[in-house]
Amino acid sequence: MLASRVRRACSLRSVEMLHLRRLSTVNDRTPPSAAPDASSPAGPPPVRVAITETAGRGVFTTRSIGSGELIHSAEPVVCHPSVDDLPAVCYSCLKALDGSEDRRTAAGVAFCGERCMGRSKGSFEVEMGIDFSAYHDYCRSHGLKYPLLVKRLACMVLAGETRVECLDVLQPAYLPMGMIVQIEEEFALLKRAFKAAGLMDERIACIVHSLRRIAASVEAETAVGNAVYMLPSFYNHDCDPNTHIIWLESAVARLKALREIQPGEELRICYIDASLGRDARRALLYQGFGFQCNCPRCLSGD
Ligand SMILES: C[S@@+](CC[C@H](N)C(=O)[O-])C[C@H]1O[C@@H](n2cnc3c(N)ncnc32)[C@H](O)[C@@H]1O
Repeated sequence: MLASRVRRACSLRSVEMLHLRRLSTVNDRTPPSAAPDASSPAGPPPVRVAITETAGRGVFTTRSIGSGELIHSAEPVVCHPSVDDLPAVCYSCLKALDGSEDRRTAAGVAFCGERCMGRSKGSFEVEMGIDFSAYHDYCRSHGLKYPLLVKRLACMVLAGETRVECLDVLQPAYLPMGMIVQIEEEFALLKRAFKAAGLMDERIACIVHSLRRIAASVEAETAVGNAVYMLPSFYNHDCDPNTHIIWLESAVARLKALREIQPGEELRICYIDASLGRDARRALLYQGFGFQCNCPRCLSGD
């Protein structure tokens, strides 16, 4: 019972961790780590993070943006395929593997090519040295995905690919007690897997503790995988958003303008289904994310 409660809460808590859907209408085959594609804006994104009047930090434009414009894209800090999608998805970039690419397989998972295999080599080797089968089973049976991200990030830290503090800036101000209890249960399982591999030391305890912050959110629906991003995590919600976030074939997120946006305007995305009625939207945002939406649409009673 607790698991499902937490899972629901997690599923809507934040955009820090985003659930990646494949958009079948778009066909972008550019690998995420390749040079920017023609549609990627060059240079730094035309945005800044600043304090809003009502919703903590937010993302603001630094220039006018045209309707439909790609504002910026974002590589995930960490991503992981859904357990059920292994090995139909690249283990590194989450690109769906349809057989036409330069696929590489190893230890029951697949990579879309040499490049992806090479860039996750270190963390993959750490991961393959540990038996995570009980952990995967637990995640599968409970429909959980964020623990997989925690596992991946822990392996990246152990491999020296990233630092344990890399997500500190995303620390949520508040985690409900039910969620904390659930997180402890799952982390006990994760710690056991590391311990069985002879890796349970102070460092692992510290990593696992520190990675609680990403347990604050995940969408637990059928998807190719999940990811945590840095800049997109600062986008606030609006029930009538001016920006949306899309994924094409990999874990690279693209933030696009839904209309003309003036310089200095706050960019907001919609965390939920904006077509829902006001009461349903507000209930979802409160139960899932823990905030009372104060966007203009809600305040107008629409
Ligand atoms: C993904 S974070 C966005 C960045 C966040 N404002 C910060 O300072 O880190 C989501 C959190 O921002 C706040 N927030 C976002 N949209 C909001 C809204 N429409 N009304 C009130 N609070 C909002 C809530 O506290 C929510 O949990």
